Amino acid sequence: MSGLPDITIGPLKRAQGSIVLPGSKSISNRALLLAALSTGTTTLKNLLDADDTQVMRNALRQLGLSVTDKADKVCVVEGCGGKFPVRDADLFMGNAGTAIRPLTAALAMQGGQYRLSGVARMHERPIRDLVDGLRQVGAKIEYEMQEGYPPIKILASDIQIKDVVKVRGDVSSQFLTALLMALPLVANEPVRIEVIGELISRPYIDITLKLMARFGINVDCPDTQSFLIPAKTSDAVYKSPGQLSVEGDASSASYFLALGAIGVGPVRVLGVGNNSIQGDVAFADALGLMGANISAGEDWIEVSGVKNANGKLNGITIDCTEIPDAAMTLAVVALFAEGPTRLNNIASWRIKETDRIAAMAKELKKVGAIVEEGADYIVVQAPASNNDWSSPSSGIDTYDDHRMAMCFSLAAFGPNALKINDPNCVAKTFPTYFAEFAKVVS
Ligand SMILES: O=C(O)C1=C[C@@H](OP(=O)(O)O)[C@@H](O)[C@H](O)C1
Ligand SMILES: C=C(OP(=O)(O)O)C(=O)O
Repeated sequence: MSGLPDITIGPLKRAQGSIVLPGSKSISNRALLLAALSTGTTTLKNLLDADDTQVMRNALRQLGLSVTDKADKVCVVEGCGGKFPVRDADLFMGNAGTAIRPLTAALAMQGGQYRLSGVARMHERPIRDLVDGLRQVGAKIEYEMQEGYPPIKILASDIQIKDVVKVRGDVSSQFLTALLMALPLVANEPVRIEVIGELISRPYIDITLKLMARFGINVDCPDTQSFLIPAKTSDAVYKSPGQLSVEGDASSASYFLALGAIGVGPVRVLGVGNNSIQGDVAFADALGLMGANISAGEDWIEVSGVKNANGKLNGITIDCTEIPDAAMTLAVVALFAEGPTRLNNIASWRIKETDRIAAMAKELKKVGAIVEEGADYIVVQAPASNNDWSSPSSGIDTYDDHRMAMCFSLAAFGPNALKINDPNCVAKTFPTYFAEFAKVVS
């Protein structure tokens, strides 16, 4: 992930302009997998071109699928009707949770032999709850190194569908997403997935259900913990919708919306708006609570300045379980707010690209913020005055976490220039981030 030099930004005063967002990572990877599993050809438009979606594309190609990148972010996938042509493969998943978890489940339904591994950090990100769910229907999965973590080996096995499959929902919603997409392939009878405990990151489940519906499978949710998968009526479970346009990425939008709030604005993001299926659009509401002016249309959102009488944003206390990714942006916006900002229910930050609570706390302190962290929360208080801001000569570390790099670009609106180390980690979801950022700031 290294290669690009560290960058120094700012101090910046103004943000103004508009940005066309790259495609949503969450929608892109779900659409690629569902297109691969369906019958027919799917033309995916505005597909995200980034590390996370490249590992998914490469894995599908290794599995024998035809996945063809065309000009203008169009990708054409020839579906395999549910059975991957290749029955034995060793797949590298980088650090893409949206690739390894759903693919593991789809591969466990195949009756072939597969190995899935990733970068070192991926081998510290849990997968046990998903493996436990898959074992309930007879999948044979072994851990190669540490119990509960990739790399994993899937062995050929007979899948025996059960009427209820249980999965924990409080570590990552991606385990439920993975089961939801894979179990229809083998559902000779209806299956109920029962979520044990709290279901975090719930809006991502809604993305999963909406995309499955586009590919012909409708899942009922009679209550918050139950998901009813219909019995399959033929071997061709998923059917290509022909074309599918990927919305702009709402998490990527958060950095630019934040710029509108801290840099006078207006800044407009194009590609997500009132019609979005992504939960992270609620980030704009959080900025509104902090005092920013928000307006939106079907597929755009705009933020300009602050409506508070003192011209400053105000700190807020907010439950972030539904916006785990965009919540990181709030932690840095807090540097420009009066009063503390408390982000609650963010325990999952600790098991993502890095321990994001620890990393965020450490780097915010480097610029002079007062920070308190707990197992599942963070409180950020801005430096009291310009003199209390600091500019660490060693720079802000990014921990190979794209969101750390993107979030901390906003801190260049403080009184000092800011060095960001290893900025190239943005390639995970937004390779052109710093070029787009430069277009709207001065
Ligand atoms: O399903 C998805 O597309 C995602 C779910 C979320 O993860 P968790 O469910 O692990 O919180 C989110 O953080 C991740 O970036 C994408
Ligand atoms: C948590 C994230 O990624 P992943 O899909 O790898 O879980 C993220 O993009 O913030």
